[in-house]
Amino acid sequence: MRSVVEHRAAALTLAGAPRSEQVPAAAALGRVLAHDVRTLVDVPSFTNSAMDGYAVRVAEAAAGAILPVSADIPAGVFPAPLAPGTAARIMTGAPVPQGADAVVPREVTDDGLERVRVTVAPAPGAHIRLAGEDARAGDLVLGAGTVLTPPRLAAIAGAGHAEVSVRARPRVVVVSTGDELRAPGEELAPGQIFDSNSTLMAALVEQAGGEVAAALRLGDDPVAFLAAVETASAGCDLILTAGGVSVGAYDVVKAALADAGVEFVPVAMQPGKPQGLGRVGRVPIACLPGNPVSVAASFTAFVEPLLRTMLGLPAREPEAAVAGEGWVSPPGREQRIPVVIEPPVPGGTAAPVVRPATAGGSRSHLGLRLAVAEGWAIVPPDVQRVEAGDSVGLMRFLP
Ligand SMILES: Nc1nc2c(c(=O)[nH]1)N[C@H]1C(S)=C(S)[C@@H](COP(=O)(O)OP(=O)(O)OC[C@H]3O[C@@H](n4cnc5c(N)ncnc54)[C@H](O)[C@@H]3O)O[C@H]1N2
Ligand code: MOO
Repeated sequence: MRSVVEHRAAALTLAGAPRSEQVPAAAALGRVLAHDVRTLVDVPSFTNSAMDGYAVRVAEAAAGAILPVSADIPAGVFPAPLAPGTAARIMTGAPVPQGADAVVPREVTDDGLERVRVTVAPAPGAHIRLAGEDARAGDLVLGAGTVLTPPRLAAIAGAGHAEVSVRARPRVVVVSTGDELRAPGEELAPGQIFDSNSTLMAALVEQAGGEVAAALRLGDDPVAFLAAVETASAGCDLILTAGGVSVGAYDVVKAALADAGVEFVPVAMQPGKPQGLGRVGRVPIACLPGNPVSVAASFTAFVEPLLRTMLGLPAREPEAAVAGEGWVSPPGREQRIPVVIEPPVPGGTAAPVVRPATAGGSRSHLGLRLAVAEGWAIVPPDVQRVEAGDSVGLMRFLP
């Protein structure tokens, strides 16, 4: 059997170099920067007031000083130099006039319009925000490979960029297989089930930064399967299938692709043992086993790292966790068991404590119960029993 590490490495060899595209910065939430972003201007681009108040010369603004108000400076205008011996009424964000070296907040004045009385003398530089204090024109704001969050998008906008170059999202065709599948909302005949894997795969793809180019629900006819997959995958970056890869008489994915150069191998993982990898034409394909928990586990182990590689991102690594109770693990296979994660207790371990989300281990068909889980505990192949207090790996579900 192939190890999880070996199968992941095989999956990553399918990734081509990341592509990039230009998008409006406002539409780039969650995208990955393809190039460094530098600021086009000093930020702030001019020295300005941090308070509503009066721009003054410190030497002229002792406590009790009364100064004529020589100007009124709202935000958005550029003022004349401050006349000697005067104050200028100034608003937050407005440019500080040349000559002024402090701003006196209106709360420590008499708020006068013609002349103003200073009640507390300002320190030099008080309430003045200097040009370039945040960043200098040409400074690096964000590096290539950064995932764009709201504050980072705002930094790009603040640096003057309307558009940004991001890595293209891998276009993925997701394919559920099985004659027994019906779309949710349809009537079920005896022996039929609702197709949940299509929804699962599409959502996992989007969460990992990909884009669903097409979602197909196909039956167990290998010829029709291959024709539909070839048509839908033209111009795509990845095909993802679920089901039809084990040793059943009607395992359509295997029947259609095993002779076409796709490699079907048992992987030492539970759930998620039967796996396929290869290409249909030029398009990489990952064939996952059909049980819903197996789909989710296989996606995290193999497909998410592949999509991240296509996006030029490193794979996520598991964190250390502690088992809150004991459970059994299959011999010779890395276990990925859905777990709930307990909030840290004061005085407890620094590592998160995890417990199986479902009684009876990671039985791979319990797809609805997977919904209560928050992550995967990862148990190495040589461990057959996890005891309470043991260390385990934890791969959190993405939020
Ligand atoms: N004799 C053996 N039988 C099986 C073995 C084995 O080694 N020897 N391996 C088992 C393991 S482990 C797994 S995992 C499954 C994998 O089977 P397939 O990938 O061929 O998947 P299917 O048979 O098509 O389906 C499995 C299961 O999942 C349900 N399913 C399938 N698609 C969907 C969907 N879109 N939405 C919801 N549920 C779905 C399907 O009805 C089956 O119950 O093979 C074992 N058998
Ligand atoms: O490998 Mo299967 O995915 O155990 O259920």
